[in-house]
Amino acid sequence: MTRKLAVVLFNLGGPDSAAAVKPFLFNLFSDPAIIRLPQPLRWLVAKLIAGRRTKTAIEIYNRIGGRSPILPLTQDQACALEQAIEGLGLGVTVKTFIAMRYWHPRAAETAAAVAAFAPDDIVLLPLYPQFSTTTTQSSLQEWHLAAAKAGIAAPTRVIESYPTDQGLIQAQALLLGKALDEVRSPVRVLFSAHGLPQKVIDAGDPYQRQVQQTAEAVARAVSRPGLDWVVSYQSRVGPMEWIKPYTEAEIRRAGSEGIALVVLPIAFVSEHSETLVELDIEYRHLAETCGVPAYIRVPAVGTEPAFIAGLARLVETRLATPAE
Ligand SMILES: C=CC1=C(C)c2cc3[nH]c(cc4nc(cc5[nH]c(cc1n2)c(C)c5CCC(=O)O)C(CCC(=O)O)=C4C)c(C)c3C=C
Ligand SMILES: [Fe+2]
Ligand SMILES: [Fe+2]
Repeated sequence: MTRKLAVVLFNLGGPDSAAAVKPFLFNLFSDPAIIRLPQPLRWLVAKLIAGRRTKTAIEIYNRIGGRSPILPLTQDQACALEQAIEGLGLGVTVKTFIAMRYWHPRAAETAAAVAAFAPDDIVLLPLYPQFSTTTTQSSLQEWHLAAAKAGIAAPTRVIESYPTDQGLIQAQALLLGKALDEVRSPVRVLFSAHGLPQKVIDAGDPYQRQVQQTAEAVARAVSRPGLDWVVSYQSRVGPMEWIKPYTEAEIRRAGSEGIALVVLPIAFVSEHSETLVELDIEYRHLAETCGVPAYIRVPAVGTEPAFIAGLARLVETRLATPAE
């Protein structure tokens, strides 16, 4: 009998209806990795912030058909990865699974499905190339609890981060190159990543450093001498100070300098509200109003063959090393 391999992909998840927005937000803001307060204070604060944010968030999702596309797009990635791993001829039966952190399928549902598959080996693969305590660590912690509850005892290997993975970099550089070919005027590349509160970075989170590493690798791989590029941070929520520069500020700066922008989502591997609404509608509108001569958005890597092949190689390499 061939060995059975389960590869579990992790992402944030997103609401699949208007009714799902509030509970999705509640799940997000009651995560101790996001709101670092003891219970029952965290529960109370989560109720309050989720309640306040629901109207805005419903409006955001209404602009893209009332729901997040993150699950169907992650399912496409899971299918493509399964085929890519099969193509490596590892002599295993592979099945990919998805566990979302804040909306379905949640870790508990996925752990039950993985237990039913009865794998001999498990590889955990967060769809966050850059490690953050707020994303990767939060998802992995939830998984380990859910897996224990589901009675999963198979050897489990974790791919914690892959900010300079060759496949990721190749895919992002390919898409960036295509976008750069479309612009004539002086241009700057904005590598836009989801932001984090500054205090999360000050507490030692490696996310910002790893985002910088990805940006440097893509800028090198696209091989345009003298390329003007900068990393900026989007999606700030709440009144706290977040890591800078903010993407809005960089758009205003480009407007005042008369420089076109090519915007590449450097920390998202699929499309969702942060790319389709924030980058494509809100920031595009800002760019138009502040005189940016051209605004081109590079798609997220999605199922780009180089990206998926890179993920398959990461799984293969990790399988060849001992489980924790
Ligand atoms: C690199 C990825 C992400 C990090 C880091 C991250 C941190 C983070 N996010 C919030 C609050 C919200 N995020 C929301 C949506 C959202 N966030 C990410 C990724 C990261 N978040 C994704 C992929 C999405 C999109 C979900 C989808 O549409 O499918 C939202 C909801 C939308 C909105 O109301 O704007 C909130 C809220 C915090 C507070 C945080 C770090 C502390
Ligand atoms: Fe977020
Ligand atoms: Fe946002």
